[in-house]
Amino acid sequence: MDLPLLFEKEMRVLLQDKYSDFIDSYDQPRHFGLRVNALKVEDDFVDQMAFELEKIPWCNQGYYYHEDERPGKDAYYMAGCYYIQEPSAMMVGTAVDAKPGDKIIDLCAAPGGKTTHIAAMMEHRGIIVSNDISPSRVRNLNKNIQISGIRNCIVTSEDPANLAKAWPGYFDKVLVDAPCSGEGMFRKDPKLIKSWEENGPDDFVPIQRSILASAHRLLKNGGTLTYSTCTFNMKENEHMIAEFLKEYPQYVLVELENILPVSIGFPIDGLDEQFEKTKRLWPHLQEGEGHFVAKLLKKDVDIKTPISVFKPVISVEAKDAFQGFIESIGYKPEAGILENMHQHVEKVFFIPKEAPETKGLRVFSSGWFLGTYQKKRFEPSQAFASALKPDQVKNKIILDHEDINVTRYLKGETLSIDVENGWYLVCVDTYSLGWGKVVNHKLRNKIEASWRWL
Ligand SMILES: C[S@@+](CC[C@H](N)C(=O)[O-])C[C@H]1O[C@@H](n2cnc3c(N)ncnc32)[C@H](O)[C@@H]1O
Repeated sequence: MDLPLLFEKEMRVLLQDKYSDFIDSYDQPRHFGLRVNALKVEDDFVDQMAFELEKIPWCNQGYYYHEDERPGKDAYYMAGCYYIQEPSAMMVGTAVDAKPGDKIIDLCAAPGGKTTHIAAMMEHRGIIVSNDISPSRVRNLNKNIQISGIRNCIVTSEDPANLAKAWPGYFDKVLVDAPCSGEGMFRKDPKLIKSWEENGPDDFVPIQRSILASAHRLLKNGGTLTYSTCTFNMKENEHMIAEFLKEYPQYVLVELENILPVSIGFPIDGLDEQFEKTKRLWPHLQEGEGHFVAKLLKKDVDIKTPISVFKPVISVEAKDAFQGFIESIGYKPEAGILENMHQHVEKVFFIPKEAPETKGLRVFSSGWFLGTYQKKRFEPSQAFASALKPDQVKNKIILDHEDINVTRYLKGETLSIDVENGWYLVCVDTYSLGWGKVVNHKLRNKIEASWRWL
């Protein structure tokens, strides 16, 4: 692989006698990974997969697969049973260590690898805000959140500084998976070499510094801030964290006991022991690309601004129409759903009770998008279907994974089905795929048009 001479020179200085092992790794094949989604599947799901999987050490739900396999072309992928993710990137979600009920913000989230990992640990409880400054990247982020069947996510496209103004001290956990020079991903995506030559580490340092300052404002006292990059140089990693610790002495690095076995960060003068708590993954030492992660605990008492919670409002007509729909399919909503429904123009959502007020912010989606209320009728959304389990619904059509009708459904075709008229949740085995409406034994395909297979 043709690497920039300046990059090679800097890596030689950084790695010294380990440099030749490092550079030889660029002639080795890269590794491929997928992470099973606990919101949709049970632990034994991997036994159902048609190809071999091998555990990734630093992520309980992570598996390597062989590069000849095509898991992205499988119906289980469309059912959100797993997310395809570079193996090293899974270390970050493990570091965040989300718990049900947490309030979490992922500031640089697109296309959603870490958000979907974190949300799976939250089991639909608490709130996760998933933000990315780029509106075009947020579109794909939202799709990945919906496919994964997540109900408790607010998707925004904002400068983190605006979020910090709106929600100071609100979050238990903040993740900054920072935009970076991407040195760790050259083997996975050689196009990044050209971007590195155009925008190197020095271009990213001020952006990272500014996002970290917002992260500090968003985090509550006693909360944790996780910072990660997919680059090797120390400016964007250890030096960035050392500078942050100097600016905000109320933080300490915390040990990441749940991430083993990986490498540790480089020492920093006067802070050596602390930096043993930061973690690195190297392509010549671990089976994955380059990554860095640091987790910091905020110890002091500072901002105490009360944050208003979101107050959902829905018209009686829209709510009645929704209730009529769920009765027709035999779905009994979990506690709290009917009490926290919200209508925005024709769109109907469930908003988790922990959700903060979002007025004045660029919000792409809030909570669980259930469907639309138009012309006195409720029409269910793809996101509603994705976050349901078949055993929660009476009206369902279960197709075997090998049934040709699965492919036909995913292509948007009409199927012949011998059931009564009405709406049905269409499933592959025990995983929901989307909606269909049966009229005279024909299933009108309601899978989201942009998700269809070509
Ligand atoms: C490393 S990628 C994030 C990957 C993502 N966390 C995942 O796991 O799929 C960095 C992201 O930061 C976004 N970004 C760049 N500048 C930003 C800023 N100032 N604030 C927030 N996000 C930013 C980019 O659009 C990009 O999507």
